Amino acid sequence: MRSIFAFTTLILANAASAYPFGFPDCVNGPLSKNTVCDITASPLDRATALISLFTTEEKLNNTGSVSPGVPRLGLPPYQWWQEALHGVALSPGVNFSSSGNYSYATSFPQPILLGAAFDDALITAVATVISTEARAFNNDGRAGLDFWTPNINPFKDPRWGRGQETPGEDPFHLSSYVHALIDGLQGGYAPKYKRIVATCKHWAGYDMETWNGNFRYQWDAPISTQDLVEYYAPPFQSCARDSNVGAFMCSYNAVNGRPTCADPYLLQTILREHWGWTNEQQWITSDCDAIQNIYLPHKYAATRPQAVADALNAGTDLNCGTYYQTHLPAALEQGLINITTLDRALIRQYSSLVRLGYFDPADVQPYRALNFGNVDTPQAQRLAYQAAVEGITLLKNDGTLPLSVKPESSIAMIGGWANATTQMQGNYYGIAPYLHSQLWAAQQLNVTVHYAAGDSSSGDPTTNNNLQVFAAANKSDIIVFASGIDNSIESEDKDRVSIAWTGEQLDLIGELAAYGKPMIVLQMGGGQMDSGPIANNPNVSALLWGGYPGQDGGLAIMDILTGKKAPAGRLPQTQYPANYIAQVPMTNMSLRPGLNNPGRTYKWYTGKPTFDFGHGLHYTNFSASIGSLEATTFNISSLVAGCKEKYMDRCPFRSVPVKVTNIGGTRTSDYSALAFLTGSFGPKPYPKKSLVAYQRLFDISPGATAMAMLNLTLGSLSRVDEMGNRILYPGQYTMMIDTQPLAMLNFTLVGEPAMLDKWPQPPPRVPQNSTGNYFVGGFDGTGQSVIYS
Ligand SMILES: O=[N+]([O-])c1ccc(O[C@@H]2O[C@@H](CO)[C@H](O)[C@H]2O)cc1
Repeated sequence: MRSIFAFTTLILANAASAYPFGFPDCVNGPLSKNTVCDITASPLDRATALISLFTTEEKLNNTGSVSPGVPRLGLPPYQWWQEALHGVALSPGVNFSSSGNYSYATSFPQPILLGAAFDDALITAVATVISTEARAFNNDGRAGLDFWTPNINPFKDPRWGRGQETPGEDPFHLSSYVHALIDGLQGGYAPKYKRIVATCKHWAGYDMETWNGNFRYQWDAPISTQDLVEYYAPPFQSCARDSNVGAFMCSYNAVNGRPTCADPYLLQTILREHWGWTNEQQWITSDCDAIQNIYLPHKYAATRPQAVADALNAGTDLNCGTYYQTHLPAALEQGLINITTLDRALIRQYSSLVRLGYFDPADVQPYRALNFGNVDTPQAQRLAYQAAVEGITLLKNDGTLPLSVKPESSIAMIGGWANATTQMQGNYYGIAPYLHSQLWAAQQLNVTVHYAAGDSSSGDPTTNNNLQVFAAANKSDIIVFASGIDNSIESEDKDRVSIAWTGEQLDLIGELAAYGKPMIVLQMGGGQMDSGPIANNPNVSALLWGGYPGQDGGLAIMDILTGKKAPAGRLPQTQYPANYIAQVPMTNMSLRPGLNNPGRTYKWYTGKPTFDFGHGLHYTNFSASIGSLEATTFNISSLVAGCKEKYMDRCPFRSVPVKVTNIGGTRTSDYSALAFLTGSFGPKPYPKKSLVAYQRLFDISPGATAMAMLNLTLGSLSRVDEMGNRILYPGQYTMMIDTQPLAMLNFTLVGEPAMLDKWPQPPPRVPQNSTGNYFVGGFDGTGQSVIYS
């Protein structure tokens, strides 16, 4: 468990002593007369002037994540690798102090729980705190200015160990979420000074650690153009085209035969050209040692110099690791790269630092005054708590919740998650100021608490190992069982081999439920587990999904259980029945149902989910009504003629008002209005439905009404054909509010199909070369599973 962090802590210690962060001296240093220090010049001119001073050797030296800078020029070393997935995080470039100031940073819930809030404003607020704290760390020389976050690969397969790092499975949701996130991380679309540089990773098609002899380092993901455009690419399009993110990371895996870091189609044709991600301040880093993988195990390049040349020429500007620094000299000597390409990469990196104010005097820029007083402020603490409250999702409730607790009440807090500490953070975590567990929160109530962790790994739950559990349950009138999964089961390098609760866990839940007392199960962890057996047990009163809820997650959970807060989170991923994973190999990248594939995500899954994407109960009931449009039939040619955007999918269709009323009696509650589109239009098969808009409404009191404005674009009405073209089709459309529709709106599009986005066609698939018989269950371009060797 947490092996990556043993590594990062090691690097961190080295990096911190070898490369403390400093700023170039633009007042007295050797660079002071160079254009790089001229704040009136453009970032491109400034970076170009800087790089023109580098010798070839200095250029080659500064291509890795640990860049030595150029001492003779007074250019300090720089560590490019910082992480901040849900708060400033332990990573090579982040140096937490061992005590006192800078010994902690706010630790928010994992993205999978943030995603469940369906609240983009919350995401911007969280990201703004993260970038503020990152700046404070930077000002103290404890972090760089670029962070390798977010992980925005769609969480397609429930087994994926890193799905917890993402906001979920739906491409529209991810695109909207990541736009809000980058807004907060970077400080808007094109601020004069970026707050920090964010890095959208891992482009593209990365969603497997290790499965059945396949590893992320050698996996060649077979992805059809249709699936790429419709599913794998949209969050990255949102990063690049719509949010102007400062950096991208290419992934370990190959796509259709090409390791992504060596693929000019993905990096140049799509990312830079088609999405217009072309300004000089944007760079692409490789995943860590991914360039080495181009040589081995991908065997895409025949030599190491060829591997680095393939990557640099394709547009990978920076190498996480030392492979560029080691092998680019030979590539240059052999004429595989030229100095112009090397300069391009360096100019991109350093102009990005210019945009961060790295070369500018402190008094002209907004973030240099931030200090530890801006870290984990009371406001940030409240936000961490609020974020957990908003995401926590109620899956079942027989009416027992909210609990009514009185001084004479006694609660049994049971299970391996009841007294959680760092478990609450998931992976890519920082050092939290505190970690309030569910047990801690229960102990703050004016009730008696009986705690027993128990041991759900011991087979028969009635063995001695669980005597304390039964004693606690006996003595209490309420039982809370907190369990599920954690990073020992799902993590980087570890995909799950089961999505069921273990027999031991289910047996123990059964024993505890048999007491006939109010019995609440907390399903903790990132990936969904099949909670069907728990939901179907009539003696289990309630089931709540808590994700990895961060520093105040225990309090958020207990406040929901006791009714101080009302739940309104929604599942950001489908909860499949346990046998789903036997029906589809992880290596099957197709979304649509086919051979060995019952379909993926709520859009295409043909079976019956245990809980649907978007499921989430409240302590009250809501009704909804959709305002009528001015017409029920729309002509495609008029819609398109009225569209003046360069990217036509962004053109508005209509803003649809939705009136939501709390009809449930006594409880004030938030409500996330989710709008799905269904109907018969575009290529077959049709998806069951697609999320096209959402908005969270706050604090709707009983009897009160709130209004959501759901903005539909032409893009959200469109479908993608087999060539990847995004097209507006004639047909019958139905917009539905919520998973069990509370309201529906029908309309029709008539006329000829209209092209919204013509997709550049990929080069032909490259045959497999990789070492080993890894390619079990691939895709041959027609949807058939094949075995490559
Ligand atoms: O060598 N290691 O110890 C090591 C540790 C972490 C690691 O993960 C990669 O590094 C992260 C960089 O942001 C990417 O998200 C992830 O895929 C890759 C390599």
